[in-house]
Amino acid sequence: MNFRPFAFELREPLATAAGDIARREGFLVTLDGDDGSCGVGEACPLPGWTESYDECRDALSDATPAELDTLPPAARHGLALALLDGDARDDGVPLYRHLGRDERVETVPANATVGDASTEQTRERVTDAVDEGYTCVKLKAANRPLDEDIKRVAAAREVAPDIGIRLDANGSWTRDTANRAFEKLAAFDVSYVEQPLPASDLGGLTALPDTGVGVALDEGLYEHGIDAVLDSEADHLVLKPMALGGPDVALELARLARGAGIEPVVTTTIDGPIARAAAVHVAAAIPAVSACGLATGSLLATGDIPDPAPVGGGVVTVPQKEGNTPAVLLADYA
Ligand SMILES: O=C(O)CCC(=O)c1ccccc1C(=O)O
Ligand SMILES: [Mg+2]
Repeated sequence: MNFRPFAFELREPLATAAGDIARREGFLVTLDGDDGSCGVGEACPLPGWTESYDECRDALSDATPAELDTLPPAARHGLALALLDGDARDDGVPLYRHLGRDERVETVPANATVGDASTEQTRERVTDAVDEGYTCVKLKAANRPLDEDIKRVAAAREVAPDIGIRLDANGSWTRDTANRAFEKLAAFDVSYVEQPLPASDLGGLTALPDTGVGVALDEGLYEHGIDAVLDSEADHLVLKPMALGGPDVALELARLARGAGIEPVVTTTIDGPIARAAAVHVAAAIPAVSACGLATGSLLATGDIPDPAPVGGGVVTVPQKEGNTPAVLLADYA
């Protein structure tokens, strides 16, 4: 196994209630099998969600495939993806077929990642998203006073009467603020709020008013594990393959969630093109998956790297070549 570093700047930092994300750096993991098989993976740690960059590098330094399950999440993602990519190439099928989907899937639906912005900018960004064909947008919330967030949502609904609107509070509302938010958001037909309460406060979800606004869990999964999430009030579960330790882990959790009546939503941690492509394969392996947070490629300044899973008309094109992504990408990776 070999690995080498890469880094991409975000075109514009993604502001969240838990801090800004301005740069993504990680490691490209390559395997060269003795029998000529090969595979490529990406480890893109995001402290707060995964191990640190240094921990990831140290873990990859002495990792072998036999120790896969002892690795921290981003490192495990890198090696697991390289192994899966190699296997799928050996089988001559795209990764999502190798992951078990038994029919061709051309596209998966995506939400536009609108982020946190002023009311005016939110209005413009949501207008653009609708023009680009998105039928679902995700706004970051809880980075401002609730009244401002409500105005932003009202502006989004005004310019986009028919689309799905999701919010992500990244665990930053108190129970009281979340209560008031759920009362007010109902008027704008918000589909769900992602992580309205701190990750630790799973119990608080039962106390939220039933106003028709749904609840998605994201950070809570890492704090409490899948069994507690399956027993919780959540109706959606956000799955980030990088933070969960690999595409295989994310798909397994998606199947468990579906089985328990909780809709899986696959997103990235603003990963590089190879890991984002893998997340698209995970989403494609889930029948009739709902809109996923996979339109994150354009947030990164990736220069001349061709996009392996382009977005258009509100959907992501699923790569159909053998394995995860075409080999041509690798040479370009920073
Ligand atoms: O889901 C999306 O649209 C984009 C992904 C996203 O919001 C995100 C990106 C990096 C780290 C955390 C998160 C999050 O969902 O909280
Ligand atoms: Mg989230």
